[in-house]
Formats: sequence, structure tokens, C-alpha cells
Amino acid sequence: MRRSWQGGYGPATKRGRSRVITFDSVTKRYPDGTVAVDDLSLEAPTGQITVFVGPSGCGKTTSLRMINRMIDATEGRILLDGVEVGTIDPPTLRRGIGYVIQQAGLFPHRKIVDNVATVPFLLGWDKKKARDRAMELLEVVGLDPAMAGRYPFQLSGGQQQRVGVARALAADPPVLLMDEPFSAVDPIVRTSLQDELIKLQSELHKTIVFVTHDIDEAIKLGDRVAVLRVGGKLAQLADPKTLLSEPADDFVREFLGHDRGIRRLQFIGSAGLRLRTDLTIEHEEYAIGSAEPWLLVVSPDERPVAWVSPRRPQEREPYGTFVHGQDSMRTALDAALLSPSGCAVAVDADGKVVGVATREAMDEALAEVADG
Ligand SMILES: Nc1ncnc2c1ncn2[C@@H]1O[C@H](COP(=O)(O)OP(=O)(O)OP(=O)(O)O)[C@@H](O)[C@H]1O
Repeated sequence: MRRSWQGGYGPATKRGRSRVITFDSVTKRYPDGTVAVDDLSLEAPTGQITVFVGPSGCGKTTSLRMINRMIDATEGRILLDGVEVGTIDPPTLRRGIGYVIQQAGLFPHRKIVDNVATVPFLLGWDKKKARDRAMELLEVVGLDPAMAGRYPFQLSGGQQQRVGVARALAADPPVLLMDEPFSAVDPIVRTSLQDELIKLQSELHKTIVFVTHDIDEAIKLGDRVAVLRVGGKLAQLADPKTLLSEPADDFVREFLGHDRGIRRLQFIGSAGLRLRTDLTIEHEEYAIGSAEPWLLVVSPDERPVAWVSPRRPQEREPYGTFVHGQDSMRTALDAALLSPSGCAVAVDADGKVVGVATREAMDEALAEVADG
């Protein structure tokens, strides 16, 4: 029996209405002969973020747009939950697929609330219901509801991107396609938009295909990362940890960049770091005469205060913390580098000191990472 595509209004399942997307030997050849995508086969699993990453011109956007039929494949098939997209008429197909692009692509003459309510309006929802939904979504993406009455030009780039995400979510589509959605904003805003996408996804479990040329963004956001090379060939498909530790070939290795080793640390937990508990003191004067090069002053409620050295106990030096067992080795290493002591302060989830990871402990752990 042939299954039918029910767009954004299919029956809810336990996991919501996410869909699996399958590329089955897909090729796109433009009329001028350019092969943008070459025999691409992969799966974007239900409820996960699959990232397409690669250098300019490697066919990322073309691949993405073939999913919602803004571009049709020349050969091969793309399936949504087993239904070939070529058999679904584009408006029906797109009802179940949210689409977010760079610089948001908002309608300049529509207020923010009406931009977000665009799809519900098109679907024939009554105005009040569509606007109520839009107001709800503005909150979901972290925008002040007071922005609802503004026009896009009255918003910052980052705020416009949030509106773009809210608009894509308006009809609660099971699939979201995101084409370089955060690349036009500054790095700080970009980081917060990425963090919010991760948070949103942990609640919504959409099937997301995300295009970027930024490998750090790919590694941060992707459950799976597809690295494409120019000519539209898949170079590697792997989870970020595997990608960093086992790049398939020189192209992928080079694309991952020289700090691949450091980035790998973000997937390695800090639970195995050996901690010392004998390096904390309640007052800097207790440092005098100690044989240790550095001691950590801790407040009565067990919070870190400062590093002191027995040679200059009056000089309080900065410290860096990591949550032991919860943060990654990368965060622990960063914490160590923030301080002249070279040691990282391990705290629990409440911020109380549980011990200190010395340089030796850090060396041991890093040696294990290098071996493994
Ligand atoms: N309409 C078109 N006609 C001919 N060639 C095209 C067309 N659109 C894209 N291409 C070519 O197809 C290839 C893939 O383009 P695509 O936009 O998918 O790449 P991309 O990886 O998204 O690039 P970027 O990161 O620069 O956006 C490129 O060589 C591009 O020049």
C-alpha cells in the first residue's frame, strides 16, 4: 500500500510528527551541464539535526532545496518517510516543511506578528488564532512580544533571524530546512542563536537539515554531519565525534582544520580527570610555608575565591572552573588555561568546589585522549 504524505497535519505519533528524509542516489545536473550534486545517498534521521557542510559550491543548497522541491533532482529519489517527494505536489509538500534562510527573508511591509503568521494565514486559520500562535512562537524563540508590532527593518539581524525561525515553526512542520540561517550575524549573536536552536530542538525533536560552510557550527549543531566536496560528492557522513577522530581522507582532514585535536576534546567527558582535594585553603595566609606552588582559597560556602602562591600570598590570581563529570575536557582545559596556576577548579552543579585538576592530572587525561 502506498503511504501518503500528510504534511504538517499528519497524525501525531509518540515522537511528534518528525519524518525521516532519504536521499537515494540523487544527482542534480543544471541545464548548463554543472553537476551540483553527484549520486548522493544518505539518510537524515527522524528528530535529529543533519548538517550539510563543505566548501562554497559543493552543492549544499541544491541538496537542501531538492527536499522541498524548489529544485527537482535529475536522477535518483528523495523520500520523506518512504514517500517520494517528486510525487507530492509542492504546496502540500511544503506545508510540512519549514524553511529558514540567511537574512531571514522576512516580508518588509508586514509587521513581525504577521510575518510569523504567514503560513497559518495561508492555511486559512482565522486571524486571531494565527496571531495568537505567532505571539506564542515569538516567545519560544526568545523575542520580546513587544516586538510583534514592529516591522523587520526595526529589528537587529539576530532578532530578524529569530523571527525567521518562528515563522518556519508556525504550522508546526515535522521537517525544518535551514540554509545558513545564522551566517549573517555577528559571532556572539550567532552563538546564542545556535544555543537556542539546540534547546528548541531538545523540546521539539524536528527532523532538521541544516546547511553551513562553517565546520564549527556543523560540529556544534549536528547529530550527524555530511561533508560534501565540490562536485557534490559525499566525502563523509558521521557523528561529530567520529568525524573529528576518524576523518575519512585528506580532504575531510583539511576541511576540519588544524585544531581538530582540541575540538575533539569537547566530546570527551571530564569525569575521568583525577582531582586533588588537598589544595584548598580557607584563607590566603594559610598558604605561607606550603610546599605547593599554588593553593586555592575557598569561601565558607565552598565557592572558589582565588589562587594564591605561597611566595606572594597577598596576590589573588584568577581561576577557571568546570563542572566535574558534566563539562567536557575542552572546558576543563580552558579552565586551566584561564589561570596562571595552570590548574582547573572542579565544581559541582551548584558551583561548590569538589577538587582541583592539576597540570599533571590534565597531562594524564590528554595523553589518554591522544592514545585513544
Ligand atoms: N541555476 C544554476 N545553474 C547552473 N549552475 C548552478 C545553478 N545553481 C547552482 N549552480 C552551481 O551548482 C554548484 C552547487 O551550488 P550550490 O549553491 O548548491 O552550492 P553551495 O554548496 O550551497 O555553495 P555556497 O556555500 O557558496 O552557497 C555550484 O557550482 C553552482 O555554481
